[in-house]
Order: sequence, then C-alpha cells, then structure tokens
Amino acid sequence: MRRATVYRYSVPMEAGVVLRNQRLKTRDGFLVSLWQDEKTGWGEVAPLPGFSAEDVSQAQDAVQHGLSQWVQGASLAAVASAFSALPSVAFGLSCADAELRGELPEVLSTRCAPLCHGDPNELYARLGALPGDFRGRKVAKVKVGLYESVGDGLNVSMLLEALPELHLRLDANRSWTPVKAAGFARHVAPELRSRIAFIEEPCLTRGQSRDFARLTGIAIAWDESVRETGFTVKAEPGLAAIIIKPTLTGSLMRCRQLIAQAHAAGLEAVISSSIESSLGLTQLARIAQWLTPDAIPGLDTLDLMQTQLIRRWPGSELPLTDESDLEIVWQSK
Ligand SMILES: O=C(O)CCC(=O)c1ccccc1C(=O)O
Ligand SMILES: [Mg+2]
Repeated sequence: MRRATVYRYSVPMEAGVVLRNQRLKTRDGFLVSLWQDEKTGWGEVAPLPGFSAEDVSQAQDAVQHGLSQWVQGASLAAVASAFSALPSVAFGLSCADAELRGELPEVLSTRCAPLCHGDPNELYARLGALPGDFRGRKVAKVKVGLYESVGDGLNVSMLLEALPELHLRLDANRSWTPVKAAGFARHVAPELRSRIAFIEEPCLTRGQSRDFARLTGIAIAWDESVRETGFTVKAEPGLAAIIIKPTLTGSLMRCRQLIAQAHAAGLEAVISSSIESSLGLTQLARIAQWLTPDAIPGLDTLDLMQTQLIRRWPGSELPLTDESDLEIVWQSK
C-alpha cells in the first residue's frame, strides 16, 4: 500500500530579498510526503522565480501526475527521471523516494559557507568564529557585481587582509564586462588572489571568464553554465569547481552523476541552495555530507525566510510551521 500527500506552502521572505531584479516577497512551493509499509519520505518541490523554467502550477500538475503513477506501482526514480524538463519536480520527488528507501543518510552538518553582508563588525566576529574546513580554511562567500567592481575589489582585499585564514568564494553571476572584471582584479593584490577559492561566473560569456582566470590567476567556477544545454563537465585551466543547485538541476541521480564527473575531472563540486525551506535545506546538507564531504556547501539562505517548515535547521531560532498548519492540495485515495 502506498500513499502520497502534497502540501502547498508560501513562506514570507525578509524584506529586500531581490533575485535577478525582482523582489521575492514569498517563497512558494510544495512539500510531498510518501508513505509505504510504515515508512515515510519527504521532498520539496520549489521552482525558483527568475531561475526555474517551470512555474508553481506546472510543478503542481507534474507532481500530482507523478505521484499518482507511483501510488499505482511505478518506480519513483523512473518517474522523477522522466521530469528532466522540470528539475524542481525531479529533485523533490527523487529526494522523497531516497528518504523512503533509506538511501539518503540522516547525518547532517550545518556547516556551510556564510554569505558575507551587513555590519562589518558583526561580520568580522562571525567570520572569526567560523570553524575551518579539513584543510583549516575558513570559507565564506561574497556576492560581487552589484555595485562598482573597484569597490568589490577593495572590499574583498580588506576581508582577506584582516583574516589570514579566510578563503573567499565570490559570485558575480555573469555581471562583469572584461573591463569591469579587470577593475576588480586591479584592486586585489596578487598575493591575496590564491585565497579566492573561486569566483562564480565573473563575466557574461564563458570565454571572457576563462580569459579573466588566465589573466589574473584567480580561479573560476561554473554555476549558470552547468545548467545550460550542451554543457559537459571537464577540467580547464583556471577552473576550480562546479556549483550544483539541485532544485535547478534535476533528480538526485542527475546530481550524483555531475558530482562524479566533477570529482573524476579533479574539480570541486559544491552543493548549493536555491532558497529552499528548512526541509529542503536540511536535505541538501545531508546530500552534501554524503556526496561531497570535503566541500563546504553553499546553504546560508535560511535567514532570508521568516519561518521554518516541518524540520528544523539545527540552531535556528526561526519559528516552525508544522504539518498540521500546511494546506493539503492533493492526496492519493
Ligand atoms: O550558493 C550559495 O552559497 C547560496 C545560494 C546562492 O547564492 C543563490 C541562490 C539562489 C539563486 C542564485 C544564487 C546564486 O548563486 O547567485
Ligand atoms: Mg552563482
């Protein structure tokens, strides 16, 4: 006997969360729960506006269709793989399936690369207290490309100079022209550059980003590129890592394949958030611990939300919404 329930959620965001020029007032998505033989498995399906091709209503249709097939005996792994055009659906259903089958280990580490923003004194205290990774490096992330690139360069230099164990991941989301990218690099002294673990997609094109890496000696990482058709994982001069955002990428199987390809090419694979609720984030933390134990994941997004859902992120003081407070939008018979 199999049973499935689909809950809809809408969580208010902190004021001022802006994604690709649009304000995100609420984070909307679905939680699915599966039940079979006294075992349960949960998953989160939450297309991200501005990033996912699918919207909430397409995701809901696909989830209900997929779950009715599963209830009638289909394999959920096969159902999830068939939704490769709807990555958020493929990811959420495959997570629920992996939990149900006991495949997704429970071990959860809340360690992730903190996003650097806000008051400098608080930031320095927070970074100073960060635990090191397995090489003793404190790893944090800075968004760049929002203001003048020269200012980004000065800011990054200041952080690296103040904290000698600090290693930074930067993320420009393809916003720099080659001239702006050069303006950034001019203000980061060569001896500091090796403590930039990588910068995600500095320029509009991959070619320009490769040139930036070659000219500056600053390593780069692919994020948006990983999700473009025709992308293949391969080692390249100056490339340190690929970023994997499972909600935007697809099934757990697809994510595992990318991770394996990255590791085989000598690249770091970094699991990262697409602003999932605490339920999805704790699953991403488990996946990261399981499949990329040496790479600190990029999951510091819970505080953008005003509540947690179903499962707590350890240590978070945000209030918790539980199952009985969520709206059921579909249930198998
Ligand atoms: O990667 C992280 O550390 C946090 C997640 C993050 O930055 C992000 C989250 C949602 C959409 C886009 C991005 C991004 O990489 O810019
Ligand atoms: Mg990015």
